Amino acid sequence: LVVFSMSLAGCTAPAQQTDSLRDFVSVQGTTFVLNGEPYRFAGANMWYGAYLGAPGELGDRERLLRELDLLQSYGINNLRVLAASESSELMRAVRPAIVENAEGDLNESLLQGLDFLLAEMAKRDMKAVLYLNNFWQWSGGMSQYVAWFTGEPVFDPDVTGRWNPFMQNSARFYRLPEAQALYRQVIESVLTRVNSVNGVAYNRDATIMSWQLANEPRPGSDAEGRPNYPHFEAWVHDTAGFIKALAPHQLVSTGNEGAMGTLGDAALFERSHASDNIDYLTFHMWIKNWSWFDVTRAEQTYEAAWEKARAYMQTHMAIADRLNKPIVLEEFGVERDAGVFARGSSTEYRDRFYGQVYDFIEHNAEADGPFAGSNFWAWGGFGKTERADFMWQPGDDFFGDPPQEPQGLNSVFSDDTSTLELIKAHAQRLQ
Ligand SMILES: O=C1NC[C@H](CO)[C@@H](O)[C@@H]1O
Repeated sequence: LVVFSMSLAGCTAPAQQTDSLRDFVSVQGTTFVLNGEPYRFAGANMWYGAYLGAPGELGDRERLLRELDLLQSYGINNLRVLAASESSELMRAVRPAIVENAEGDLNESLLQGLDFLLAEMAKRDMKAVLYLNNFWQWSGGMSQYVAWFTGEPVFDPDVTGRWNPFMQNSARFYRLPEAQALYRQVIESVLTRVNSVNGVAYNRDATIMSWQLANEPRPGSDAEGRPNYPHFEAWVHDTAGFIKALAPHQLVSTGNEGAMGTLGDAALFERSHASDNIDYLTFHMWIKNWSWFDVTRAEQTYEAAWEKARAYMQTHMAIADRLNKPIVLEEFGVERDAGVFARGSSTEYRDRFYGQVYDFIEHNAEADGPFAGSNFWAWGGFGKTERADFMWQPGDDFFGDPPQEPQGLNSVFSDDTSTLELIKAHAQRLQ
């Protein structure tokens, strides 16, 4: 298939793309297919990939190239990356942002960063999962859209400490027509962008496996979110349909956490992911965030935490089988021992957890189950900080931990060899 599409920017050289359709990841029942073969992957989260790829002072292309080579050497060949952030007064939102204002002006440097990242991933036969919004505050996200189109000040959970009202406020996004119009404008701009490095149109680039509606979109807070659910379900179906029309060769997923991301109700997760516009299921698993595991009481809490994790994975395997769709655990992680952030500190419980998750995935794969891959949260590579509070400030290195969390909380660094060897062995067994 030779696909040509003229660039809309004044008919410059046509965006050329010679990928055959086989180069795109597709879905057959509960299996991903790539180049005619089943595709299962050991991946990573690298939210900051476009930021690192940006030209000039903002990015660090030398670091990015070293990190992509290191990831490839460990068999990590699928990266989940932030593809839209919004300029915001939110205290812990990353700066600068891709969407600069309510008019939808886009930061060309950051988009050139995404261009560079995708072009370099293509050279390494890596696949990208790109999310186009965020339910949380660390990239502006849905709550910034709400502020833009209600005229209300941002509702900042890092100032108020009140998460339920923040989640309910973010969920207003689904029902604000002007917010949805800008969101779709951004989606169309990104999906039809022609990569400034290799001339490939994003929606014809086989490097991009999947477009994701958002990072961890939820209907609202567990306590008060149920009335929002119908709007959430309609938003999933309609937005995914909009994306599929723009990118018929690529997959669409939600970025949802699973039952814990649908008010704790697995039936709502199943219903909202039954849409034909959703090609595969995603789920996330946070044994610390969900208070299953306490790193300061690791020995006392780990076994029970693992049992809950195993049950959570089994629940979602059953849903994937019923919906006949592949499923990816696209976020899981745990802190370093004793909750220490510093590079070089021990990761005994992290390695134990990763090893047990990978073992579960491999057993499911051996039984031809729907568990098609995973992305650990998160790759921190060569990131370093001197900050006493470990909190990110503009101009600092990027870590796998976004700006709202201590830099080092969940990051797997370039010298976390025990963890990286675990991932490499898993990747090899998957192949
Ligand atoms: O998407 C996410 N899920 C959990 C991460 C770690 O707490 C968090 O940093 C991110 O917002």
